[in-house]
Amino acid sequence: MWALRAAVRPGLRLFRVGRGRPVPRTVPWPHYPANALSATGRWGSGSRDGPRGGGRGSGVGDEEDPHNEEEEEEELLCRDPLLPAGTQRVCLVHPEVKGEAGKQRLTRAEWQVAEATALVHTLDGWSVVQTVLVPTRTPDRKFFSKGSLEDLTEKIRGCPEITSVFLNVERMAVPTKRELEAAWGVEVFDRFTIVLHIFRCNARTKEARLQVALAEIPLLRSNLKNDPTHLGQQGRGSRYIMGSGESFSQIQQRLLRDKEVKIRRALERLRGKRHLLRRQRTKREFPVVSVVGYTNCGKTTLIKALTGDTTIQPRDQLFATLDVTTHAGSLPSRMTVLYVDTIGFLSQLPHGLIESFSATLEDMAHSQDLIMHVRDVSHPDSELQKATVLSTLLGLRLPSPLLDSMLEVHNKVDLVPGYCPPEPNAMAVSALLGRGLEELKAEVEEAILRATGRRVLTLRVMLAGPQLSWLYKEATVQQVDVLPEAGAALVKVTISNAAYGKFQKLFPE
Ligand SMILES: Nc1nc2c(ncn2[C@@H]2O[C@H](COP(=O)(O)OP(=O)(O)OP(=O)(O)O)[C@@H](O)[C@H]2O)c(=O)[nH]1
Ligand SMILES: [Mg+2]
Repeated sequence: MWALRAAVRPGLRLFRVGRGRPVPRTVPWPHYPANALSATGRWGSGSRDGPRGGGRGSGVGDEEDPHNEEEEEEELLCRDPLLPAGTQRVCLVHPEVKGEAGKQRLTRAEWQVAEATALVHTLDGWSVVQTVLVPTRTPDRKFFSKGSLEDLTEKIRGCPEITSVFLNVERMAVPTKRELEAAWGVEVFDRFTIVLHIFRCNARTKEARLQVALAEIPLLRSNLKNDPTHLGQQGRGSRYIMGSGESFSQIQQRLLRDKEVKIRRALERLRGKRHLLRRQRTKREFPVVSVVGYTNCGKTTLIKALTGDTTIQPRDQLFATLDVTTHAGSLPSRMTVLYVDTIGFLSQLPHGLIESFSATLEDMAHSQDLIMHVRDVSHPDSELQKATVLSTLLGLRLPSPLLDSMLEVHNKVDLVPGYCPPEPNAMAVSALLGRGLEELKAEVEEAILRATGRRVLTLRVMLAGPQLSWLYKEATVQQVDVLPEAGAALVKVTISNAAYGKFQKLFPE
């Protein structure tokens, strides 16, 4: 119920302002310093990849040197901050789509405000000191009417406590941002910037960090188009740099392309290593279950409960997990299963961000045997969350048997007394309190057996022969009951159809 807590946080003021004709919205906006490419001093003209692409240049097809690779990856991850450091007291401005307010206890807009508030509180030292809902008809194109803007400006200017504004829209055009910042006298951020910053903070592995860097490229690109510095330079006539035949903007664009190529290449390298691990894993034939769901629904907590892995530390935070990790657990038949913890989904998450992570999701998806969709059923917008997750999964072009066999898990039932899943096949659990886990494990086992063509059999084998050691090697032995007087044993195994066929051929008796 984090969202509700956030929505009714003490000290939070909720306003609705203005009515009238909204102002048109322009092109997408990135919040980057205009000179982001050269400001780092790492890959501007002074770096190995100077304006003419000397040194490794675009680097495609270069011979690989592990030290250079490491160095290059670190360089790619060296960027300017997205948001100001230190404490921020934020005014949250939410354009509220008209007609959405229903008879529910809290409206859709209020839950969206709660989610946005939770995003802000994820940031160290950031708090929401004021919330303003602004009615709008078409949130995708226009934000405010003239009257709303005037009201807002008065409110924000009249509250010196406010140090920045979070406009809860997916993306904001650069000119709009500039206009609003000039009017309000503080920095203005959109959802993309905030989410991207959280991603940056929470990505731990190099792969996840590079994926975030890749997601930032379109922002840098559109920022260049709107960069007054280079427009100004062109205006002053310094169009070409040092007789290179390229304008400042062309050089910046080329450096950006080089950077993108390098990030993609670095990601390919890391993926190559992952594929190798996967092949090793496949050899041992551990079934894989990918655990997916909306952010904060309890994926990590559930995996911890299913595996007993004490190193896992779930956090009450959006996007706590950004790195795909794998954890081994045991099913009722003692079959070992690998649970894959994945990044959570969020509605209105900008496409670039999803795309940069989708390779990992897709990759994991194609190597798995079962998808477990975890839902937070205590969340009032649980249905919208489910729709967001399903539409993202559909976009990943997964094999249809995988989608058809998806297991739906309804989590946090401890927060909904008397909960009974409306979907007949859904499993109700409380990952936190450990409720419903044995039933869930049994269901996972059945689904895995179906999906992987395995079966659980009890075979009678002679102790003197090689059957038992063969079974230990080729199948999962769950239980051995020795029959001393017969010199035999009853062996309960989980075995693939192919292995069972071999067993019958090798030991026809
Ligand atoms: N009451 C209750 N809280 C739960 C339950 N499962 C998880 N939580 C809490 O929900 C919060 C988020 O849990 P996580 O396991 O980190 O959620 P997640 O889906 O992995 O989140 P992201 O990695 O950020 O996408 C934590 O504070 C958990 O303690 C549950 O069954 N009941
Ligand atoms: Mg998690």
